[in-house]
Amino acid sequence: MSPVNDVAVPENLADLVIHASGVGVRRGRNNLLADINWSVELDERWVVLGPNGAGKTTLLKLAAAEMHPTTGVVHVLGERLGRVDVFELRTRIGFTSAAVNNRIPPEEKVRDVVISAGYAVLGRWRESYDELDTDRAEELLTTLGIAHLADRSYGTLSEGERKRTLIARSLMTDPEMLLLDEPAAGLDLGGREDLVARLSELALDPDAPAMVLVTHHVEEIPPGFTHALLLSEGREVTSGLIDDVLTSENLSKAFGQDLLLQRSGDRFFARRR
Ligand SMILES: Nc1ncnc2c1ncn2[C@@H]1O[C@H](COP(=O)(O)OP(=O)(O)OP(=O)(O)O)[C@@H](O)[C@H]1O
Repeated sequence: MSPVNDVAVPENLADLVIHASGVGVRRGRNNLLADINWSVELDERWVVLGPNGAGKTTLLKLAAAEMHPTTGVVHVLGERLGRVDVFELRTRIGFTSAAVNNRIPPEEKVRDVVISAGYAVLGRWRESYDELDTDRAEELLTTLGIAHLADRSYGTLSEGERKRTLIARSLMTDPEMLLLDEPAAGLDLGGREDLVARLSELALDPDAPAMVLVTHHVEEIPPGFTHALLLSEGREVTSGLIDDVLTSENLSKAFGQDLLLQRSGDRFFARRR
């Protein structure tokens, strides 16, 4: 580490997609996050896990350059938040969340939901797109298993189909980092399993961008994810390699209950003891 303007900046900053040092977010009297030190490297796939209100979405908003820390320093894709044009930075980040879902016009065609990401708009605004863009959108729709829905309007899709459309959209710009906020929320068992399988394929693809996935449920962790950060009440419980972090003891600490974590193959399951 070398200090720059009293801030410790790691020497390998160029290899880090996220670097948070001493980060806190405060709203009124509430500490949404406190003392967060966290780094994500280019080839890592992180799951951020914790109970309701732990600060997961707040952390993801920092990573998405949609919020600034109150204290500490956040670097995203090598740029320091507060000293960078966030609109430009956001074009390098794929981000899916319930908020993005709510902004999509229901009459929008699925193909256009995906393709319009390249133009940073919601709602198709051009009569024609480049052939390259059209091809890329078709490829992503196929990867996510929704090519047959390309001409359907977004409002007619099931929850699972919408989630997959949003992931395809967030990959359209070939982002350097993919942020997924509770992608499996609201899905039935089949929908969840299908999404977990698609995300696992992405996670195992060496050409895919760095990924950070927020969830409450260990069952939703796709095989291929490499690291985990456990949060509770705005603070880190523990973080590191997924096999070291995901233990009954750590999970019990994060969720404030006596939990038993079990593995079956490359999946995780948890229940109260
Ligand atoms: N603008 C705000 N003012 C005050 N408190 C806030 C504000 N935004 C969020 N909070 C609180 O901060 C805490 C962390 O919120 P956050 O959405 O990051 O948690 P989370 O871990 O994503 O929760 P969930 O799993 O329920 O989605 C919550 O207690 C929330 O009520």
